Amino acid sequence: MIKIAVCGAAGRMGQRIIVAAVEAGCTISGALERPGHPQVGQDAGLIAGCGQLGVAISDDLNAVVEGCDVLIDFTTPKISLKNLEVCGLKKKSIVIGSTGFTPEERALAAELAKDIPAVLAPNMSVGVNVCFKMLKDLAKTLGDDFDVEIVELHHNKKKDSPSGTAVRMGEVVAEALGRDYNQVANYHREGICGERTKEEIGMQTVRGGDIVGEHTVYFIGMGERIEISHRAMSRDMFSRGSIRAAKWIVGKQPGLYDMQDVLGLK
Ligand SMILES: NC(=O)c1ccc[n+]([C@@H]2O[C@H](COP(=O)([O-])OP(=O)(O)OC[C@H]3O[C@@H](n4cnc5c(N)ncnc54)[C@H](O)[C@@H]3O)[C@@H](O)[C@H]2O)c1
Ligand SMILES: O=C(O)C1=N[C@H](C(=O)O)CCC1
Repeated sequence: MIKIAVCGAAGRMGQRIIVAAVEAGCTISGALERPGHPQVGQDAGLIAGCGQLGVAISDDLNAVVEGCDVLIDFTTPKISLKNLEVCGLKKKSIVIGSTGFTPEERALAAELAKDIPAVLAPNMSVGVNVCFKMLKDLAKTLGDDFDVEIVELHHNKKKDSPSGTAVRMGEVVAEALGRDYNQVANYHREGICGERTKEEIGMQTVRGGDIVGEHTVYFIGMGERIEISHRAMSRDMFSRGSIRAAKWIVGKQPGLYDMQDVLGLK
């Protein structure tokens, strides 16, 4: 059985990943938190609510990576890049669910993953990854006659905007339509901003309460509209997806993979 370590172990996702790993019969070899976090030293299973595991939450990145086969990391891009570097040095696999990467940070992640197998995916749910595939087909079929707008809703503690999933949805649609996402994504409309251009992909963000995560892509034509929506009811399919990715990535050739690879959707 693979040995899994979890980075961000006391966070919303980290706790659910520990529970999912235990439910899947995996061994939790380590749990990592930021130095100074109040739960460093406490039992990772007790913090996650799945009973004592005998694994104390640590702030020692090197020691935790040393003891695992694969590190699952749901934190922030900067921490994930550091984790990739350390996993690279110790030749360990890594699964990264953090979102909010800039294009430069993504390029750096691809560079750092040249020597180790790594999964980097903004959304680990099966449903969202099937939506990515549907969006590609739909955009290709509808072509340029439909305006594309994306709306995402998340809880009030989310730090990045737009969500990594919304960005990926925009990228998938832009690529299918032969457009450069970075040129056509429109995150701001304010004042007399002019008519909508044909090419732009509008992106709207809602934040509030405890919304786990909702995404809708609108294809809006003259006299008709298609909406592709995904609503997450809990974080558990993200955490189960990360365990599936962890089991899949160990032993793969070095390189940067995504959830489409894990699920065989490419
Ligand atoms: N890919 C997916 O399927 C998916 C699903 C949900 C959330 N996310 C992303 O995962 C990330 C985390 O989300 P969350 O809701 O769990 O956030 P969170 O703030 O609840 O958890 C992040 C945890 O990381 C810890 N942390 C910070 N610095 C650290 C360090 N140096 N070393 C170790 N731990 C450190 C924090 O203390 C915190 O406990 C976000 O980027 C979010 O967008 C991705
Ligand atoms: O809660 C979050 O934060 C989420 N982040 C991911 C994103 O940015 O797409 C996935 C959904 C939940």
